[in-house]
Amino acid sequence: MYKALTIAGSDSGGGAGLQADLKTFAALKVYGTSVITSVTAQNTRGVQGRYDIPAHFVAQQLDSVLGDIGADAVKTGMLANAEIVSTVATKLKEYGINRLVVDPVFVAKSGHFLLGPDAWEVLKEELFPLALVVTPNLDEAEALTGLSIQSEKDMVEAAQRIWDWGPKFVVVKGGHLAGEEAVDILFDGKEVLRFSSPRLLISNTHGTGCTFAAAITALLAKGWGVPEAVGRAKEYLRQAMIAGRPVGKGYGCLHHLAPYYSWEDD
Ligand SMILES: Nc1ncnc2c1ncn2[C@@H]1O[C@H](COP(=O)(O)OP(=O)(O)OP(=O)(O)O)[C@@H](O)[C@H]1O
Ligand SMILES: Cc1ncc(CO)c(N)n1
Repeated sequence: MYKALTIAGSDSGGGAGLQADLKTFAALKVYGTSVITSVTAQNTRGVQGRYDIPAHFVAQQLDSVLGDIGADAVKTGMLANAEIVSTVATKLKEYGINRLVVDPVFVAKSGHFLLGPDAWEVLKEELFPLALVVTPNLDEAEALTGLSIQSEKDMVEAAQRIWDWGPKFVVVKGGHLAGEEAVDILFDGKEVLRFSSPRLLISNTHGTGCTFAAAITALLAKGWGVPEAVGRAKEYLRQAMIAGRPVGKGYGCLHHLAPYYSWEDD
């Protein structure tokens, strides 16, 4: 059985964070484990509060999971603060994790900070060099590089700059760019690959970023290469968005089940 670990925050609303990750792992038939960095009081409309887990207890959870169950791939999401980022980097190095997907979650869709700017440098310096894939959205890519990203050309430039901090692959997600297609750029230090799908005009989009990175992680755990995992994760997300539901009064949720059994066998 393939195993994937998510190191992330809890979304009480069930749409993003570690709940999205575990649902995605299950739908792709990968055994999921979770290390919680922060508990958010959150729903489809926003983040009402948060309670960060002390870094030493994040470390203890990591020892429990990695010292016993292990993981074929690991994903990080909301890491809450600089101390947790640093602790996670130390532990992942200690356990020799090499299929690591870092989703640099800075801000929730509602605008609430999930990782303060004081921690961004630590993320770049300590976690990015360990990553196989880093998956910033446009805002995160802008915050990391200081570039203003208005086009696919700018996305490529941002990907190249982020690659210099040490990850083997960078995916810059273009979900927030205008246009008829949703385009993501993958850069491996040499080649640029472009992944495109028709832009869906729907509002059931809570947790798209988490789900995309979780699907990449699950597919890497199963042995797919990075470009294949990114392409298939995008298709997973497209189907989950189409099947999404208007849960709550804000951004609705994705639907993780039914369609995938036909194309993802054990
Ligand atoms: N309207 C859309 N139609 C189709 N695909 C989309 C749409 N919006 C985003 N995507 C795709 O979803 C994935 C996540 O991209 P996005 O830029 O939304 O990430 P994110 O901003 O991290 O997510 P979140 O908004 O949940 O934080 C990417 O593959 C992107 O291309
Ligand atoms: C806990 C958590 N992680 C990540 C996101 C990003 O969407 C969110 N809204 N909440």
